[in-house]
Amino acid sequence: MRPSLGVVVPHDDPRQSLRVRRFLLAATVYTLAVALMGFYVRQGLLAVSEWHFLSLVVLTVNAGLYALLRSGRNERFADPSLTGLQMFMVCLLMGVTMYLLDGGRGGLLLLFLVLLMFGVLRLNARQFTALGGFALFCYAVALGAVWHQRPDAFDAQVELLHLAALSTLVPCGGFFASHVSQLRRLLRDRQIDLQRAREEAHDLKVLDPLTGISNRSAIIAFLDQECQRAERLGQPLAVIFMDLIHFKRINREYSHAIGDEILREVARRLRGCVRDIDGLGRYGGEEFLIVLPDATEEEASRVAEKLRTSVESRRFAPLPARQRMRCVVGISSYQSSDTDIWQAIERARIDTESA
Ligand SMILES: Nc1nc2c(ncn2[C@@H]2O[C@H](COP(=O)(O)OP(=O)(O)OP(=O)(O)O)[C@@H](O)[C@H]2O)c(=O)[nH]1
Repeated sequence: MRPSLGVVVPHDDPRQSLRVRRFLLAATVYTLAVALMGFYVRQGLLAVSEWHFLSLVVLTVNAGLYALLRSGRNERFADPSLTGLQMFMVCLLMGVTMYLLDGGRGGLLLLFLVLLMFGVLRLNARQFTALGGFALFCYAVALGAVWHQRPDAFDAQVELLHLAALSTLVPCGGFFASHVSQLRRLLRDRQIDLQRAREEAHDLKVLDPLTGISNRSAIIAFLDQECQRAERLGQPLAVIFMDLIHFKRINREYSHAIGDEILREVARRLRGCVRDIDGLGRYGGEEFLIVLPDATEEEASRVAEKLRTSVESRRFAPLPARQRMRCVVGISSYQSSDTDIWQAIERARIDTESA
């Protein structure tokens, strides 16, 4: 059986998955570095026992980082991607390796730059500069130690050139890190804007702009979905139709703007009378449709009475105290013999005419 990558990389959390993938990429560079050190051994620039020691340290560090990532303990760190920690370990390891080598440090330095590039992608300019400073420090300490303890393994001219080159590259890396972190911020802001725009587009599609409750197509879609559920689970489903009476007169006598205000207040009051699982929508101009899942006709008549009272018994602020709103409510329940949802709506509407 072929081993699946899913065992190595988690798939249940996309962020953890990305972190582990990034870690595996860095681990590959580490493996290449260890292989390259084998070449140094062949060239007589590194002792076999030192190579074994370095390989063991690399393996232990990477196993520890992988265990942190896979156990989820990395989430407890301020930077759960562990980039800073990984780069810190790289600097230390590089310092030790440079110290142990008897020459040819320039080759490993190139590989080290590849690992620094991970920092460019993940760190901001300040963090990268701190890291670069630490790398320079480790490198300089290693060179100083070689110069002091094994002067025969130290070519001052070449080593100083390498140190100067690394010192020049660190600020350049800091510049790129700053640029990349700005791009990351920009991308994150764009993502937030996009998400907001998506939510607004969704609201525009399903909400009535005046009252903020479901619009006609959304409440019908809700009814359709609830009919199917009721059918499947053998549960009752009730529909209430509400029509405000003489609304045309309200508009005419008090203005269209006040009519709008009344519609908004009616929607607010109706919302306060129904459960979270119920559907409430504006069916037409001054008509509302309420869908009550898992409710019998008897329960629906109690709710309908509550809805009617909420509209008729309290005055509406923009209207004079003597002017009360009136409404009619009709009830129906979904029957399995109904060929479509419109039959239930129609029965509730006809019921308003007999009210
Ligand atoms: N202010 C306002 N009025 C609206 C809106 N939508 C529809 N209307 C008005 O609602 C009124 C509905 O008229 P009708 O269907 O005759 O209803 P009614 O006057 O209540 O008559 P009955 O229902 O028969 O009592 C019309 O005057 C529409 O202009 C709206 O969004 N805002």
